[in-house]
Amino acid sequence: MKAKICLVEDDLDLLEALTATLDVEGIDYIAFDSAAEALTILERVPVDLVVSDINMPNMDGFQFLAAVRKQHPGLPVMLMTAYGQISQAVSALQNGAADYLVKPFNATHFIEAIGRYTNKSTPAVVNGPIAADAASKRTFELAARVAKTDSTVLISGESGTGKEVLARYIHEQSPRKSGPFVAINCAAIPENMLEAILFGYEKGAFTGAMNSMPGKFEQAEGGTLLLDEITEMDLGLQSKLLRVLQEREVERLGSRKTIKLDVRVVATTNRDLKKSVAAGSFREDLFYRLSVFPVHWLPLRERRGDILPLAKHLLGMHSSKMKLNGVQFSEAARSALQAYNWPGNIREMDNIIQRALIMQQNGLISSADLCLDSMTSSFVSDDHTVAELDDNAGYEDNFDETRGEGPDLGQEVRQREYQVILETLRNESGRRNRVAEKLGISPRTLRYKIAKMRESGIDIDACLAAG
Ligand SMILES: Nc1ncnc2c1ncn2[C@@H]1O[C@H](COP(=O)(O)OP(=O)(O)OP(=O)(O)O)[C@@H](O)[C@H]1O
Repeated sequence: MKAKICLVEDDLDLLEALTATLDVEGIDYIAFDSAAEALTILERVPVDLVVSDINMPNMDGFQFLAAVRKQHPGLPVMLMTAYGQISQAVSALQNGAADYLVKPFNATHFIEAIGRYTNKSTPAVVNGPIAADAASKRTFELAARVAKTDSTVLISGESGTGKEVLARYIHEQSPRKSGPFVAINCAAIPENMLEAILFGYEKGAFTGAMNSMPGKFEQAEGGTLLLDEITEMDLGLQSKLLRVLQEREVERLGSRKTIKLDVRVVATTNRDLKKSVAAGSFREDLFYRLSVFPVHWLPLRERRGDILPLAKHLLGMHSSKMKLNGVQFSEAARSALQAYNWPGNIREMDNIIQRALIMQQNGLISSADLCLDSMTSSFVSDDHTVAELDDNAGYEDNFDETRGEGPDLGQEVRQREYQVILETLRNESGRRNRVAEKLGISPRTLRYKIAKMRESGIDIDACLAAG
């Protein structure tokens, strides 16, 4: 199946350049200069990936992202942000974007980024996954061996340990590597849509089915289907899945035609599936069917030899994406990374490093920039509560004091501003009225700025606690 991209960019010159690049590469696409129009067409035209600008009039990239996530759960969205607006990139990921691209980017970079979501043979982690600890090396060796067979694999492990990375690795190492790798996150799709998305449907099969649509099983024909977070599937759908796995054929909703399948299934779970079976929330027969070959990913804290190599890898990846080349960890930052317990595993490390890149000065990430000490919201100032900070909806629309400071501010100025606010908060033990007074701004401006910092991924309470 040919990949189709939905491209949204209001800068017509850039839109033309991007479509020309896609034409040269022979990648199928639909292109729009407005998000609202794209949203309407997406109702009728299935695509594999949405690539959209953020700063657009009327419906901006974030609003578009929210609408796509609601109407097309599971469809990856990549947002394009302008150079100097790194915090937007971080917000994009926090709001559920699959990825981001910092402008300006060249054609190769663009095609590579798209390829991660559409090109069936592109690995998820550039230059291969990191495995420095002996335990991880063993896991990857095991995965490489099982990849050569056609057996179903069940990958278990805490959230963020790299289960999807391992699943892709299995696909890449398998004889199916030139076929598609299709992933579906069962937890991210509303229960009533999961069956249709997995098995496909015919036009009119249910209200809103305006066209026939192949399911994920069909899309993965000849390749690998990753059923991410399999425990989130209800018992009824579990029986249907079991039947598909046993018969190796599928019927679209609203059709009696059976479609033969040649698909290898990899499932992941962050729960103890045996416990789910014992509790009656997971079918025992499906458990045995899936766990023909179980692989368990250790949490990061139990394979500490991976911590620094992963941190270096993620720093390299994000600094080059953010166009902040040459940024390094200080010695103290390295020690802090190594000593930390990583409850959120590699996904947490990924977020922490992106945030540290916003916080760092002069190309050196200090241990304070990592904000590692406390991830709980224990810090509440004496004159304002954390809840009050969250209550910032609408500020942007009716608040003139900061107008014009947002998107055009250079990245360095923004970083410096964040740092000054944090430093003053620390010095004043979080008393926001005093901080506002010291900085010569109104308490309301301070609240707005703090809300912006939180939106861009800075955990203020953790940073202050780490102070
Ligand atoms: N060995 C690795 N090398 C490089 N990057 C990795 C590795 N393992 C994980 N990552 C990165 O860490 C992040 C989390 O990985 P992944 O999505 O595979 O975890 P997961 O266990 O499937 O998470 P969840 O349970 O939350 O879905 C991703 O950004 C991934 O690219």
